[in-house]
Amino acid sequence: MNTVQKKRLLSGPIIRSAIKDSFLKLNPISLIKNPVMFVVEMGTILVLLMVLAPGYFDAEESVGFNIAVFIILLVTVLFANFAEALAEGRGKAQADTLKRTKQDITANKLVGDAIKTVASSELRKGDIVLVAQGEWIPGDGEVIEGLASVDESAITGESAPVIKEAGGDFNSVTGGTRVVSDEIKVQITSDPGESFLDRMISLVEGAKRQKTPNEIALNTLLISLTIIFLIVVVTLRPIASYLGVNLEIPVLIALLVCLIPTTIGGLLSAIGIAGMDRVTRFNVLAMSGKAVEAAGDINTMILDKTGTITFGNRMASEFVPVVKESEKELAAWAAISSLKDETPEGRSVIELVKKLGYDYETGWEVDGEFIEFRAETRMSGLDLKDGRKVRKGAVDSVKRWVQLQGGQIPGDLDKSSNEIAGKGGTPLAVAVDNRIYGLIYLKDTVKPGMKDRFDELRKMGIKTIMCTGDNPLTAATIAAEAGVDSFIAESTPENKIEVIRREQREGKMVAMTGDGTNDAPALAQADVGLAMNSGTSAAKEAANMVDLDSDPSKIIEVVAIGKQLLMTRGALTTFSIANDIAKYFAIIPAMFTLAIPEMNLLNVMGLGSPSSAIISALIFNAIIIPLLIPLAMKGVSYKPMSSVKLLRRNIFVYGFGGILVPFLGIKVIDLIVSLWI
Ligand SMILES: Nc1ncnc2c1ncn2[C@@H]1O[C@H](COP(=O)(O)OP(=O)(O)OP(=O)(O)O)[C@@H](O)[C@H]1O
Ligand SMILES: [K+]
Ligand SMILES: [Mg+2]
Repeated sequence: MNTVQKKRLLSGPIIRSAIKDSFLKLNPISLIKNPVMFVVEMGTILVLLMVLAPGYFDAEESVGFNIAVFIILLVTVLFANFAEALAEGRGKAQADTLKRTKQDITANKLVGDAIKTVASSELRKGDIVLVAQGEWIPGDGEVIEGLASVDESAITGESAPVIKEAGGDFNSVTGGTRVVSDEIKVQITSDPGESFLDRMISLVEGAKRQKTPNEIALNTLLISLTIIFLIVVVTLRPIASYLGVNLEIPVLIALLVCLIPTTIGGLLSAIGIAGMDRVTRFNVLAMSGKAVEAAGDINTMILDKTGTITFGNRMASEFVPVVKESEKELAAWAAISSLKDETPEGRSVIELVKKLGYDYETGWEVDGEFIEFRAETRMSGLDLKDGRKVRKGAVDSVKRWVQLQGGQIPGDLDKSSNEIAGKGGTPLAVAVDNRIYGLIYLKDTVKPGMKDRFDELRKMGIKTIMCTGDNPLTAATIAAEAGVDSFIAESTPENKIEVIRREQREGKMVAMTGDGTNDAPALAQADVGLAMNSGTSAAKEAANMVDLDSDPSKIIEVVAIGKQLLMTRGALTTFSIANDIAKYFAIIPAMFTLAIPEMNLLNVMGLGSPSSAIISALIFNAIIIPLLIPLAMKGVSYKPMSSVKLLRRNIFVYGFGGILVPFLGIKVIDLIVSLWI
């Protein structure tokens, strides 16, 4: 886990800076973003004016009462500000640590054949840099030459170095990480200010935090309630005065503040910020709160196989010749087809040939036009100068290619290929023109713990579909081993998008996890796209979340946090509004008793005096905010259960709790306050 993340939830410095921020946030220009609290602040200022110039307002109420109301109102706003500042605090501390990581690194930029030392901030998209052992990688980029192990702990918190190599899905490197062995040539892919680290900093800082649709809807509700109560309270005075009752302005302001939803108004933004922070603590970077909330509603999850469910370092481990062909010849053609194939698969073929001691320097010139691997053709190879075409690739693709040239399919090819696939391996067929020589056995390993995690997803009601470019048998084996619900084999990038669209048309919310450039369009199409940090930069850019630990099942935590976020808002809104009932019973009788003492009959709560009733209701209204900060930050408890059950439980706890707690709270506060008044 990240050193940053290990930090306790609330450290001394975070609390201290949150207290300071609570006062800075009193600035009305920033507070207007929170209309409920803005109204409270305006009330506070009005009461202050009445304290300072009682004559001007013709105030009858005692100055002591007005001062008390002023202080409690001010504290109410400060409490709300404190909740938000506290929620922001951890992210800010984390951003500071990341900024230190970003200390200006120097880069060895390649200019023609010469190497020029420049500051990393001068690097632009397309520049090429050399990074040697022990040096910091100066910017985000793609390895275009070489292989190195890289320490990414500054970003992922994971101390074990990872291999980065040219070609394939492991070529992306991140600025601010360090090469621990060997040397790589890197092509920079981001301009200054747009790097992964920059995005990460602005993310944890909450600099570009946008309100989610759910938050906006709730905010609209809170504003409407505030306006309604404002109208009620403002019209109350003339009506009362018509009846011969004089209602004092501070009393009306107290009533207003008690009635408007200050509890949820004060905690709303803290809930959202803390939710995002919880996601980050699981080492997942979510680009928007909207994505996290969408995760809470996910029905279907699409997963890429290689590099997502499996580790993805598919290594050639064996050559399996078909009848009549020799292993030696198969190995030679496999090597020739891979001479310029820079993917990890391609390079591992060459390594295996060398390891087995076969010689592929055939005596004649091996050169020609390189046929790069593409997800669409599922083949790679070489068109030799003498006209012969060498290919290796997915068995069905190579078979079709050979048949097109009038070739025969060796009788034992399918049997051997099924054997490899049955073990979860990927068989690649090797052919020259119309003749198939045999198979390469690519081995891959399923990431540990997948089965239990996918079981958990099933319990949450989420269907998992693995989409892979691999053959049906390998897909079936890996699907069974990982425990996904279903799989689609031999799928192209377009197929992956099609599956997502199909589910979306049925009204489902779809998550996609992947690591390759060919997954990027699908990651963008899905409602929630979770890219593996080990993946390509195209994948990471298209996704709206990146898992720094490259664990696809991390979606479980994000789903839980998303659901929790919605539930926490709902629960605290219910609580906040239910609170009003007790406040009616405390304040309304007190208000009228102040004018007509006989009205004390209405004082069913048996509160000490009208003034102490009002003060007590206000104090309760204020302190409930800090008391609920821990719940707002941690979120209400979430256990996988049906949403109907959850709703019923929450209404019971927060609805009835919201009615009862203030009766008790206000009564207790009144007993204490009555000692003074
Ligand atoms: N370098 C290569 N040369 C030839 N064929 C390859 C090479 N790499 C992979 N293949 C073949 O192409 C198929 C598709 O590979 P690709 O990595 O694009 O799959 P994918 O769609 O990303 O799905 P997944 O990542 O789940 O395997 C592989 O299953 C394999 O048969
Ligand atoms: K209130
Ligand atoms: Mg892939």
